[in-house]
Amino acid sequence: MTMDNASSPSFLDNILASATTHPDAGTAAEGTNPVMSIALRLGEAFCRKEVSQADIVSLVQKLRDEAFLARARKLHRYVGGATVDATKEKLRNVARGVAEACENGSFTEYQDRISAIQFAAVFTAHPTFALSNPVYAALAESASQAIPPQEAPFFETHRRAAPPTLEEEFTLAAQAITRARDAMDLLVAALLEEAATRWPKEWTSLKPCPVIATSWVGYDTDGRTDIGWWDTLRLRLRMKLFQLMRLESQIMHEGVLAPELTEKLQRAITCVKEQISAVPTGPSDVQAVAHFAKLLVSQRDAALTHAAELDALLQTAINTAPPSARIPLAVARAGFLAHGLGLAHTHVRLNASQIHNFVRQKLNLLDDPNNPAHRRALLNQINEALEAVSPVPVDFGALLSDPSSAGRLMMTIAQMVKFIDSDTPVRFLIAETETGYTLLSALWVASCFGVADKIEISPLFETEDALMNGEHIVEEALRSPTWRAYIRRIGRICFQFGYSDSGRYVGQLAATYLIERLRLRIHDLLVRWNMQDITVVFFDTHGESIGRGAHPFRMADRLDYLSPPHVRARFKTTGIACREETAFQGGDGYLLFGTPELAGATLATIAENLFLPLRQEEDPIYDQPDFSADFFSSISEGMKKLVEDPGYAALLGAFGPSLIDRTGSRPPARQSAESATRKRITHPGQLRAIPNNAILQQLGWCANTLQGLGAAVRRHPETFETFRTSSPRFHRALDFAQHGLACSDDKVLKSVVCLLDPGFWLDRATEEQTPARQQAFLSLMHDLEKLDLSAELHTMFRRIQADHLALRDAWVHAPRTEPQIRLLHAIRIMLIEQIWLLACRIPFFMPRGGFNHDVMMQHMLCLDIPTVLEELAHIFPTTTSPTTLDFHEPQGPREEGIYEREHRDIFAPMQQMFELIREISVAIMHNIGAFG
Ligand SMILES: C=C(OP(=O)(O)O)C(=O)O
Repeated sequence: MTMDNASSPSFLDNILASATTHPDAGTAAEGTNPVMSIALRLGEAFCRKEVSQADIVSLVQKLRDEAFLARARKLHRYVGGATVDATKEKLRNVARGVAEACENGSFTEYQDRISAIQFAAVFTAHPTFALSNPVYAALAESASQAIPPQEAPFFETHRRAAPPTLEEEFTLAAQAITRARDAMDLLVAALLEEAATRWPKEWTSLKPCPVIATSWVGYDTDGRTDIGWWDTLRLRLRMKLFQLMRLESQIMHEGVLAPELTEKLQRAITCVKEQISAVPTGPSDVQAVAHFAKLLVSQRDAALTHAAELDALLQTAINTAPPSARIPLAVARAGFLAHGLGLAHTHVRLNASQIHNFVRQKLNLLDDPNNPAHRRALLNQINEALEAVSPVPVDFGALLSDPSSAGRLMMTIAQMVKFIDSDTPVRFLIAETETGYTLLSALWVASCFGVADKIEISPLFETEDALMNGEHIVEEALRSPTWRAYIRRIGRICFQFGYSDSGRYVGQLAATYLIERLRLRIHDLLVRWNMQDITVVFFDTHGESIGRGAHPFRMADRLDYLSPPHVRARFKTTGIACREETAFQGGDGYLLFGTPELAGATLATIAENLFLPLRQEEDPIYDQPDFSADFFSSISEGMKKLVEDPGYAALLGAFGPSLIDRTGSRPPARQSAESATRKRITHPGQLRAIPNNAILQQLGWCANTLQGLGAAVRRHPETFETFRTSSPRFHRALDFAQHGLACSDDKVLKSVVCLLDPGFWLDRATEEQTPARQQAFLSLMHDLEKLDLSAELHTMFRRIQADHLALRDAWVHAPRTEPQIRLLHAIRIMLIEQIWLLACRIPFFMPRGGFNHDVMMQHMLCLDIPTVLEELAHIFPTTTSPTTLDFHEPQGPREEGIYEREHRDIFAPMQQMFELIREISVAIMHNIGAFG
């Protein structure tokens, strides 16, 4: 770490030096935890006024800006450098490679190779919008330079002023998707240019679409109730508008005269704009809904519902265009047809339980699908229902009257298909799928509303049960002739894997193994059912624990991690076509498309992965399946035990949630009646994965990447070492642990556990000479006794520490925490201490509502400072402005700002320290490279 402390007081210099030069000095057992020791020394200096709050602020900003620069450099390297020329060169190589691989220069073979969708970049609005938009932009700009800058642009804060709304998320997603589409156009242009030189007569018929963009922003309703059908339709219409306008501007840009085409396009654009402005703002204004319906119905043809309607006109435009405009026009057509009437394809999502509720109510199937004893009977019943189902008409009246989420979502899709885009299939993702019954039920609901052949029903395998038994779930569905007929009709079978939940319950490394195993089992199942002619779609949402974009070091490794060469080779051998999809989640994920340069570099890496010959990776790990099974199940056992450990929930639920800002419009917990009334977390399942992971990162321990690894390594120390160096697949998985270790520090975690331990404060009281401070320490001890987390936290910590010890024993050169991360944690621990000490200075007050001293201290200990300060502002007001009215008596004294001292000396510094605590969180995020 380079740290110029010229402007800092010398005391600070010493402390910083101790953090950076002796990162591992002292051991927790000796009672000299170096993190706590830095925090305490800083705290003492602060109390003696040797270090001011302003010093701490500038130190944090400095560490934050250094982390920002390091993150920019990392992003730059992640995509393999980011210059437009290099990207174009890579794409030209890819196109040449594809052409050269065609036997006897066959045009048909070239056409076949580039005309199927092989990859989708899925843009989701997962709440990882941790930075303010200008900071994200600056980060992307810095990473896009040929040589990333040495100096960070200055921002007072890197935090957002407020969490983004769905609307803002949509705007950010649309911008990222537009850059992604531009990059896809570069790939298509390279493919067409190559074809034009080799097949000058035939090339104009080509419509390459190897890579597409997909979005679920505004359509993902799993565990959230705040997105109404009107929002979904409004945003879907806007995606249509962007797509039409994109084509229009591409045609205009070439200056081509195609009056019929442009007239059709402009008419459609006018209609869609009118439709967007008529979208109701909710269900209550029925007149507005009826008016919207009228526009959709009456403008159906003029607004276009089939992208292919423009194909012939586009072909004429290409044929008659001047030579320089032909390739750009052909590129525009390819992008337009590949995406249909939307800037991106559409993924909707809801939860399995929502489908079950709908079917239970409509078909009177009362048994619990999660109970295996009822499964067979339910499967028989749903199969019978599938044979008998006939579609009912859907109108907005039906949509208005349906109380169920599944019914409303399926009807919303029916309206999209009728009035927005009739051809592009909509992916229907079902979270927490654990039985084939869920898939058959979804098919029944879709058939009921007449959209079965327009949607691609996809289970999301994310629970432990689903990861272990996924193939049984698939087979339960495949046994149904109706399901098989449906799959054959649409020609695809789709699966989603969600690391988000799988990783945090079974451990990230175990999840990657289970997911790969499931991919292979699905392959075998399709062969067994003689379905080799069906395309398999594998979509990974990628909510890994240290960033939500799979591999932490390189985009190229991310793609191999997503789809291991071994699995690809197996599919290739049997000739089963496979489409990969990968998510770019929210703010952090969009960074890979943050500038044209980054988008181009990202896409070039994807193109190379798709088209360059599959490397025949010799990977010994596959020769020892028993090792893998045992190794990864040890990890999973370790992680499962931790998840059930009450100390783990205590850790996640103490002050962790207060360390992070809300980073998206999606609520931090799945919405349900129970979650609305719950106070503190009693099980990790009560949080969603992103805040769960973000809290762990901020507490200095990436538990769901690391837990259980020690036990697994201890069982196989030699094999571990052999595969670590000889197996590319194993190495790629261990890269996660490598990164997790570089961002985790048992001493930081131990310090957190100490802070919440009454004994720690008692010890300090015992050593303290100043009566006031001694009193404060004692009262913190009493308040922490009431919080009652300490015993469980210590037990949990021992579990983590023991596993970690085993890991260090066997993996001698395992990375250690970066000193700057440790320093940031230490500063934050010191700030927490200062806030708590300030809390002890708050004068006695009469309870207000349910808010009394005890309640205040419980909030303080959980660092819920905004709530406390809001209450205190009422209890200790400063704003009583003296009145000048005449009260018809001699004037008495007017009290002005009686609580000014409390505000100046306690509340204001407390507020500033709290803001600083969250700024430190951003600095830690920059070091990790991600939120959650
Ligand atoms: C499925 C995922 O996310 P979530 O369920 O949190 O939306 C994931 O990120 O893999």
